[in-house]
Amino acid sequence: MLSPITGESLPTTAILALEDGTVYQGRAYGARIVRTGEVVFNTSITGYQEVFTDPSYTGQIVVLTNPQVGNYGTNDGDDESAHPYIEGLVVREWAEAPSNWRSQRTADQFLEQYGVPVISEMDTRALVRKLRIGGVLRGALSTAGHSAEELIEIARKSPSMAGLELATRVSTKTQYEWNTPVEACSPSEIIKQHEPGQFHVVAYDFGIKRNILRCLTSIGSRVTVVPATTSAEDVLALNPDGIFLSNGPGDPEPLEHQAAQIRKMIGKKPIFGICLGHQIIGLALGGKTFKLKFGHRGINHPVLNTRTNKVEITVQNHGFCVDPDSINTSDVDLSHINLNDQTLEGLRHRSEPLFCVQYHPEAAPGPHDSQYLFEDFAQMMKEHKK
Ligand SMILES: NC(=O)CC[C@H](N)C(=O)O
Repeated sequence: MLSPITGESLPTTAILALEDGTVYQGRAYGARIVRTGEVVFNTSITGYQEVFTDPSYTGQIVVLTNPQVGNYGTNDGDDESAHPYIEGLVVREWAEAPSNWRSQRTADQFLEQYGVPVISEMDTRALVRKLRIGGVLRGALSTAGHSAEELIEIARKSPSMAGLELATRVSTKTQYEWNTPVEACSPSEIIKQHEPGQFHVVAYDFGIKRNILRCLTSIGSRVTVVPATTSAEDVLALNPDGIFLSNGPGDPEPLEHQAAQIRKMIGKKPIFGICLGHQIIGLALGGKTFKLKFGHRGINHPVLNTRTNKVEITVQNHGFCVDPDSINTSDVDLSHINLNDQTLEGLRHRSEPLFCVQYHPEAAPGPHDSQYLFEDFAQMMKEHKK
């Protein structure tokens, strides 16, 4: 990343160049800088601040298909982590004058403050069509006056997402307690208000979203968050009632150490994983992961729960997937299937207290259909405590 340009004569033109040589020109907003990343699209109609601050977007330039972004500003309450993690943002229309009673600063000020460039007035439909047809591509986004030729080169030299380990980069470096009281949380009414602190959950932070911590709190857990490199022995020494594996950025495949730690803990304590956490559990069970053509990112992905035969409308943000053929189904149930492309969305061990989902039951933002999974985790911890 180069230093941002500041001052009065800020460039007004932004360029997005892709590794295949395609170049788009638009209007520059956010920070004046050049950044690279895998160009991915998210189809959510709301929740842009949660997307900006979801650490799972590390290494990615995000295209939002909702035609107007920024219209309700940003506020301190909607952050999913300490700061934005997206490398860059691509929008059709960037609302310069937000209107919302909760807004504390514009989305532009927020991204500018954290060094994130924005390109607006883009034909996002054309770009998304391209990514859907050909698959996601690396890109370079400049709001700092680079030439198209320079940017294509920068995009081509940027790291590929396949094989990239990013979880330990964004993880907390030190263990901490999440003790925001449940009153300050806003989980759905679906999660019952359990007696606070009746469970102790140790949560692996691979890039954890705050709403997961809020949901764990609202099922009555005291949560100890531990770094991504924590050993099984150190986790078990904390004597938790349950172990949680978070979402996070990058390719799951390099996380062999993490998968080995989880393998040692299967059957010892209830385990629940979300997204990257699900992929690590898949690897721990002897499975394999692969990269999807353009991933799943949005808040209306239909998923079949194969145990209840009910369909859930789910929130998703992932580019990799566990290969169902690599899972030994005599031990593990393929509990959830994506109804758009039939990919695997969940696993549940048949005899041990372990389950995980590829999607986001914490739903920040999104529909609350899947929040029952937190309730399931509470029941599992209760039964295992006896
Ligand atoms: N949200 C996540 O945890 C994403 C997991 C992983 N980085 C993927 O893209 O598939």
